[in-house]
Amino acid sequence: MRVMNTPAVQVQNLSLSFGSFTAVNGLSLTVEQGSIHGFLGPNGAGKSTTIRALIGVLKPQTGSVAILGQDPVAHPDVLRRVGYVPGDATLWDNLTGAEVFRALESLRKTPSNRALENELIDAFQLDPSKKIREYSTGNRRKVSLIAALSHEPELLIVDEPTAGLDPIMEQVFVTYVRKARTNGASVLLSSHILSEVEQLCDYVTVLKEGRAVASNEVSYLRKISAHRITATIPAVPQHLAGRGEVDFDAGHLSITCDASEVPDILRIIIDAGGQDIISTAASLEEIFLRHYGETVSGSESKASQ
Ligand SMILES: Nc1ncnc2c1ncn2[C@@H]1O[C@H](COP(=O)(O)OP(=O)(O)OP(=O)(O)O)[C@@H](O)[C@H]1O
Repeated sequence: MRVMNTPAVQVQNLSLSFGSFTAVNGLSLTVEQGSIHGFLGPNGAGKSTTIRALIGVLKPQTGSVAILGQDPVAHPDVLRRVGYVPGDATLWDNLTGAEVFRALESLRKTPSNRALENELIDAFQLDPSKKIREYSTGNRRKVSLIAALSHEPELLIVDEPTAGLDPIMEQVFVTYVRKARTNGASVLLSSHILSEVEQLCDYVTVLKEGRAVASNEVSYLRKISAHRITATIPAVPQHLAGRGEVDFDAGHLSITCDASEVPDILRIIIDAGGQDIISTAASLEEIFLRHYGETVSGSESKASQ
């Protein structure tokens, strides 16, 4: 039964260590019911470790974890209401896709919506009669996604869901996550893909070295989006000298700037004889970390509590 106003995910002061190495260090995170929350961070930041605590595989060493209002270690039954897509799904090689759906359904003890399952199989263009070992990485991912979505979970936890999917299949994923949310599901989505997070998420938390270093509404991303411009050039152009976020080394110039500054800076570089000019949108983590620095501070930021 769903208790209104209970967060879908509530992590409080969570720490998890492996030997002397602390992978998650005092993390707090709240995913409100009905929201899609992006979980970002550089490799090794502790996202998957946190997610493993959410599904009850790791027990918090300090702090607490609750999903749908319950401790997943003390009350593992709550996991029947959760759809989980691991980053590194290991499925049974000798089973077909269709057999994996039935096996997971029986392990979970929650019936799948077969009509939705078939709709997802069609939408993801998966041949369920093939054995897992015959599938490509992307097709194995589709099996995990279909299995997680088709029992209509109240909470969907997805770790790098579209890794290995082509852009069309990525859009299928986006469509069905939106539908799940429209039907009341909450979602925690670990992703490195800016477009995916921008399209789907209401809120984003950035993790670094096991801590939440930034947390804010995704609409805020658009205001602070950053670009990186690189070029080969004999010297730093006079108009750019003295500004922050300019690196120059042996003729290679690198500048991080606001998206609105890109045209002016490109003109300055071209006028100064720059070549091999490349302008790219900074990654989400770079955007957030650039904006917030290493810690969450200032009135605009809202650290997850
Ligand atoms: N079972 C384990 N034993 C020892 N160290 C571990 C274990 N699991 C994770 N770690 C370490 O904890 C840190 C966080 O790993 P985690 O997989 O949570 O990062 P992540 O944010 O999901 O990274 P990525 O984006 O690369 O998937 C890493 O340094 C990793 O090597």
